[in-house]
Amino acid sequence: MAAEFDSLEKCLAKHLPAADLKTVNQILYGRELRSLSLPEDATSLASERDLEVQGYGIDAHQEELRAARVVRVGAIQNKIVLPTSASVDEQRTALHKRIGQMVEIAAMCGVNVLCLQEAWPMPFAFCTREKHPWCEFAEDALIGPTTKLCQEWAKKYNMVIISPILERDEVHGDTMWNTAVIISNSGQVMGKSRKNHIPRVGDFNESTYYMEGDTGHKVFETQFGRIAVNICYGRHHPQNWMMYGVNGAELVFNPSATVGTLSEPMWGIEARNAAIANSYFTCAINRVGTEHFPNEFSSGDGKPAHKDFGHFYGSTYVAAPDASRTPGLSRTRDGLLVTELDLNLCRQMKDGWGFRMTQRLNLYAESLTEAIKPDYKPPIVKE
Ligand SMILES: NC(=O)NCCC(=O)O
Repeated sequence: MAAEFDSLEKCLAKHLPAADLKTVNQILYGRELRSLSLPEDATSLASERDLEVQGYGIDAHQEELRAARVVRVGAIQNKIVLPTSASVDEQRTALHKRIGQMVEIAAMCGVNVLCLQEAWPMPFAFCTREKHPWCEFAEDALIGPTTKLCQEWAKKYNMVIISPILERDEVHGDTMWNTAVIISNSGQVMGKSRKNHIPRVGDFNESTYYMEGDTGHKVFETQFGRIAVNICYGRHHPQNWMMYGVNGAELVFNPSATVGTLSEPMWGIEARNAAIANSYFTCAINRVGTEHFPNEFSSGDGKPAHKDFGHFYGSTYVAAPDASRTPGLSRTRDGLLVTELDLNLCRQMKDGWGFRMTQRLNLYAESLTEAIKPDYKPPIVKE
C-alpha cells in the first residue's frame, strides 16, 4: 500500500521556490504568522514520544484602552493506541496514558486552553453499526473515568480542558450523546456541549448510537476567554457556527473525526469561513490513522465489505477572524498544535469589516420563521 501523503504545507515547501512559496502562502493562508518558540525540554520530550509539535502566534493591534488578551490554545490529534480487538478497558486506559503524555507537553508549552479530538477515549467504531462492545465506551460526563482524569490534569496544569466523549446519561434512560465536557482550570466541570447535528453519510452511521444534542449553543466564560464547541459534522452547518457567535463566543473548537475521501476538500474551508463570518477564532481538530475493526461491514455503496474506516487525515489547524490561519498538523502523525492568540482581534475585525454589525439577524429571523411554516411558498419569480 502506498504511504499516506504527509502534509500539504510540507509538499508546497519542498517543491516551490522560496519567493513563490511566500506569495502562495499569503494567498492561501493570509498574513504570515509569527512562529512561536517553544521550550526546548518540551520539544525534545515530544520527539522522544513521537509527537509532532508546531507553534504559531496570531497577534492583534495594540489598543489604547484594552490590554492585549493573549491566550495559548492547544489542540491534540492522535491515533488510537491498541487494536480494536483489545478489551474496552485496555483500549481506554492506553488512550488515557498516551494523551496524558501529550497533555504534559502541552503544559510545558504554556497552554491555557486545550481541546482533544472527538470521542477521544475510543476508536471511531460507529462505522461498524454494531452495538457490542462499542456502547461500553460511553461514560458519565460528570463522574466518568475520563472526566475525572481530565479534572486532575486541568487542576495540575492550570488548564481549561475540552474533553469530547461518548456520553452515557444514566439519569435519563441510559441515553447516549456525543458530548464535549468543559473543565475549568480549577478542575471543576463547567458544563457540557452536545453535538447538534448527526451525520448520515458514508460510514458515519452515528444516529443509531446517540441522540441529537439538546444543549443548544452554550458559551463558557473561562478565565482564558469565552469558548464554545461545535462537534464535527456541525461544522457543515453555518447556522450552528453562527449561534455560538451570536451568544458571544471568541473561540470555537471543532473536535472531529473525518476521513479523506469524504471531507478533505471541505476541511480547510469550513472552520476558516466560520472564523471570518463570525469574527471569532476557530480550532478544527481531526484524528489520525486508520482504524481496523474485528468484523467486516459494508458502506451500502455496492463496494466490497471491509474492516476499516479509511484514513483519518489529521490536519488540525487554527483559523483567525482576519482570514489568516496556521498550517495544518501532519496528515499521519500524532500532534500538538500550540497557538498563541490575542482575543482582541475579534472585536478589531468586527470594527474593521463590520460582519456582525451588518449581519441583519432580524431579516433572517423573519424569513426563517416564514420558511419553516408547512404552507410556505418560496418567493420564486418566474418569467
Ligand atoms: N464524526 C463526524 O461527525 N463525522 C462526519 C463526517 C464529516 O463531517 O466530515
